[in-house]
Amino acid sequence: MTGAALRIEDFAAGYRGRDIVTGVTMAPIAPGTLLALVGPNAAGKSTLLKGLAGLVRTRGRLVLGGVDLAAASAARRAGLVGFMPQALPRAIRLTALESVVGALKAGAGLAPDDGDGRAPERRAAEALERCGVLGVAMTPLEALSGGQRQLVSLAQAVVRAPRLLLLDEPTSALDPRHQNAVMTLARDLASEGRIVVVVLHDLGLAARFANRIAVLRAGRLHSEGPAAMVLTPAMLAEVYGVEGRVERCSRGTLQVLVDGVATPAAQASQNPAAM
Ligand SMILES: Nc1ncnc2c1ncn2[C@@H]1O[C@H](COP(=O)(O)OP(=O)(O)OP(=O)(O)O)[C@@H](O)[C@H]1O
Repeated sequence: MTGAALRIEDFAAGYRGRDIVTGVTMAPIAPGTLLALVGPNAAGKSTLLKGLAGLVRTRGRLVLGGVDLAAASAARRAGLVGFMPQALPRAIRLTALESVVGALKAGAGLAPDDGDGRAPERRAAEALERCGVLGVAMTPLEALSGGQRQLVSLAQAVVRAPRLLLLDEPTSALDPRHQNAVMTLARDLASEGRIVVVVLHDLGLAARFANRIAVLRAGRLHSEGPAAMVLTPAMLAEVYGVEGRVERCSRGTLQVLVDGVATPAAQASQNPAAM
């Protein structure tokens, strides 16, 4: 499966001549992986995700299963990569179903499973059902709640069954049950052989669902690996500036508990390079 992996090497992404994220190199990401991208506000998570989606200026190597995404046309990329933005614009005069059909048609003929004979409306309805919002299929987007809009946005990203799925804070507007449902769906989509990269602020959700966690700090990759390796009190102090504990709950999953703001001395001792 390594041939189908996503390779990110010395990757940079930014806006109008200014790099926000630089020098990101990760171990190859195999199909089946759910990677959580975490880090403080303004660390560059969304910018990195947009760079992976080809939506902002990038430099460096970005290869998916032998396809050089960095050099691929927008049309080729659209067939391979699905992107769910942080916020879906409200003022779109479409129903939820129409918006997902629109997302499907925008990539028509590009996705590997296109032309399977099913009508676009049926595929869109299936995507809405998978995301738990089939019930609002005929509702205009502007009449949906924030959480419902987020789930419709997720349906727009998954409807073409892309090999690489990039989700920017897909749980930020959701209650705990729906957070759980979306993360379970993300994990299922990964287990079907896709690569799913999810930006999250909730480190507990990342620990529960992701196979790997990548931590971004000030536009650089701070650390990357399995939750038990990455989520440590030292990382919490260095990256987030908080004093915290990482404990295993009775069900075996990791819990991140924040006790307060780290003292400057505690932060500095964790991060001599910053002195
Ligand atoms: N369109 C843009 N043009 C110029 N700079 C931008 C643009 N979008 C974001 N930035 C800057 O890039 C930096 C990183 O922003 P980004 O949204 O990638 O961070 P983030 O880690 O996703 O943050 P958050 O957790 O707050 O959503 C910020 O300093 C931000 O001001």
